[in-house]
Amino acid sequence: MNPIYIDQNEILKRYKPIDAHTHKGIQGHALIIAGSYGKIGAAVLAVKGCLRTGCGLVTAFVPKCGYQIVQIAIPEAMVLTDVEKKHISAIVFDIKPQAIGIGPGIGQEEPTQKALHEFLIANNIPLVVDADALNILSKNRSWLTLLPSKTILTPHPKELERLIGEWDSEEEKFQKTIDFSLHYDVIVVMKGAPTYIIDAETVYRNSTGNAALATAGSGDVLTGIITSLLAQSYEPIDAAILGVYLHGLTADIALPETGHQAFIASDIISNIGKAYLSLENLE
Ligand SMILES: NC(=O)C1=CN([C@@H]2O[C@H](COP(=O)(O)OP(=O)(O)OC[C@H]3O[C@@H](n4cnc5c(N)ncnc54)[C@H](O)[C@@H]3O)[C@@H](O)[C@H]2O)[C@@H](O)CC1
Ligand SMILES: Nc1ncnc2c1ncn2[C@@H]1O[C@H](COP(=O)(O)OP(=O)(O)O)[C@@H](O)[C@H]1O
Ligand SMILES: [Mg+2]
Repeated sequence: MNPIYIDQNEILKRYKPIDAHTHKGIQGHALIIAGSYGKIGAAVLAVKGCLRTGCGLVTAFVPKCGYQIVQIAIPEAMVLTDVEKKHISAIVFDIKPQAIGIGPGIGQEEPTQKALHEFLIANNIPLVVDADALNILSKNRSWLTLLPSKTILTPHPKELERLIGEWDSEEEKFQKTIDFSLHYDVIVVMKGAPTYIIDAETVYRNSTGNAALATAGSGDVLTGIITSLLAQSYEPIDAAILGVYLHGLTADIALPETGHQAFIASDIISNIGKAYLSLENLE
């Protein structure tokens, strides 16, 4: 397998510093489709992660019950709502985002499954698929062929198992994930300690992050970070690699202040700036 180790050198090959003359209109517009009753926090975390990673504009698509929550929690974000109160049932929007992140906290209600199916049939915008959107795809495997080429999937180990089936060894887990990536032409971010990124037969091993990330919502933030980079015109593989690296780096930077236990997903968001700055200082 021989993974490519993602260290500072590999990141600096991929990282694109901000152009002094850029503006929000060309910094990318991301759409985050997330949340359901009781899990609007997942949408808030993904949207904040997306904004902090440098996207020019971010729109949230949430069920109606999320409208005020997102508007108040994140004045910088724009909000579109579903017709349903508590869950997503029809994904309709009149914007043209450069990337879409879908799944955190959406649940698996029948109408949400149908909405995901219809969305996938119509969509050709670069995509990040996480959490319940992955679980819905695991239950409806034929829909996997609807994913645009090089869609980024971000399963944690349980979600990965639902997608590819059980494995008996690490070797088998990697082989099955490689086969899955080849078959559906997707990039798989195998979240864990450490996280691996699989793009067809190429395997990358991330070098940042620690157990402080074992906290609710840290994956939701990662979805926002990767979607943001995708919207900013990074190639999907570079968005996945840089996103995972920055996400882990926030926890390494915060550790001396928070320790492992007190670190929460919002601390990822508040340390994205320092993570970026540490890259700038290396150049
Ligand atoms: N504040 C919020 O609104 C939050 C919403 N969340 C959303 O809640 C929904 C359910 O997500 P969950 O991931 O909790 O539920 P899942 O049922 O998908 O995953 C939980 C199961 O996976 C196992 N698992 C998770 N990480 C693992 C690891 N690293 N190694 C081995 N096993 C592991 C757990 O032991 C458990 O059995 C998702 O849509 C998610 O986005 C969560 O992100 C938590 C925070
Ligand atoms: N012990 C650990 N060491 C390093 N990273 C971890 C550890 N535990 C969790 N993570 C990271 O935290 C994130 C958890 O994602 P996920 O399980 O989807 O969380 P949630 O759904 O609650 O947002 C992943 O990026 C994973 O790699
Ligand atoms: Mg998750």
